[in-house]
Amino acid sequence: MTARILDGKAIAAEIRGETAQQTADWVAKGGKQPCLAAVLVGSDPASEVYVRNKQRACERAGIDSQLHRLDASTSQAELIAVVERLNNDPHVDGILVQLPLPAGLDEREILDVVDPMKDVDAFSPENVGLLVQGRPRFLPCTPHGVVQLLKRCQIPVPGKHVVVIGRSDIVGKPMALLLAARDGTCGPEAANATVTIAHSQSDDLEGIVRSGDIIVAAVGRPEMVRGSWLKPGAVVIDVGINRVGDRLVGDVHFEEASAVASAITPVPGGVGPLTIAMLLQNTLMAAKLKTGKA
Ligand SMILES: Nc1nc(=O)c2c([nH]1)NC[C@@H]1CN(c3ccc(C(=O)N[C@@H](CCC(=O)O)C(=O)O)cc3)C=[N+]21
Repeated sequence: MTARILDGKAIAAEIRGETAQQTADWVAKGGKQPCLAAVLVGSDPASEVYVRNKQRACERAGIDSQLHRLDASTSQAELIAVVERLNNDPHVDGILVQLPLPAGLDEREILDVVDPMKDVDAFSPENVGLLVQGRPRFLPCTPHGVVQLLKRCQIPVPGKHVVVIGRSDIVGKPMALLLAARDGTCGPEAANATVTIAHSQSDDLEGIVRSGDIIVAAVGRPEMVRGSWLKPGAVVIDVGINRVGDRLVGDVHFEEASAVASAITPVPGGVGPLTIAMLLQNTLMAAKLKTGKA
């Protein structure tokens, strides 16, 4: 078998097109042009790439974007002051503090300062709480991108066993919630999956992965999931982006996995572009929420 490649890049372009249309409609009706403010502290090369991609995607969708670059030596208090200024700026609808922050800065404390109504990453305690309760304000970008990918590729999810590998606040935890949700949590359709959260401390990780109909790998270890770990015909969603030398690889060994799986996302060109597409959706939503017209 050779797996079908799930073209995240093409689906992201389709979603960005929809967002561009919705933004144009909103502005035509007298709505405020949405604006995303990104804060980049220091100059991590990967972060530079992602932030640049986000700015370009905003531009193309008719969303205004700002980049606030701060020196790597910025203090906690200075960074908090920048976020507070953006919280209070009526032109700014969405705020994104690019992670990871340089060593010495307390990420949690910074994210806690972001106004929950502008928190387009959905990292604030209020937005995480609303998601857990099944009444989300903003859906977290990467997990929502994965749900959209499965939906638009017509991969059946209800009743399936999904193994999420990784338990991060950004991907693993919210991914599991969205996939297990009944109707309403991420649109009218229920995901209704049976979800296992596996991680580095799981006994028999390989055996657990082999029991999955759908695998979502989000561990951050290059090519950790081998082809031999997969149930034949499994669907593989690779959230990992790892730089190995000058190559970009996922958390899944692509060559091996594509010989066993029925469908697989590539890296690059898989989940990454979807993360950005969903960020633009959230930014438009933030602009609408402000006027109570979402
Ligand atoms: N506050 C915050 N929110 C985030 O959503 C966030 C973050 N911080 N920090 C880093 C991670 C990572 N992330 C990606 C975004 C786009 C691609 C992307 O566009 N990837 C392309 C190109 C990758 C490349 O060429 O390097 C692809 O996979 O095809 C990847 C990864 C967002 N993140």
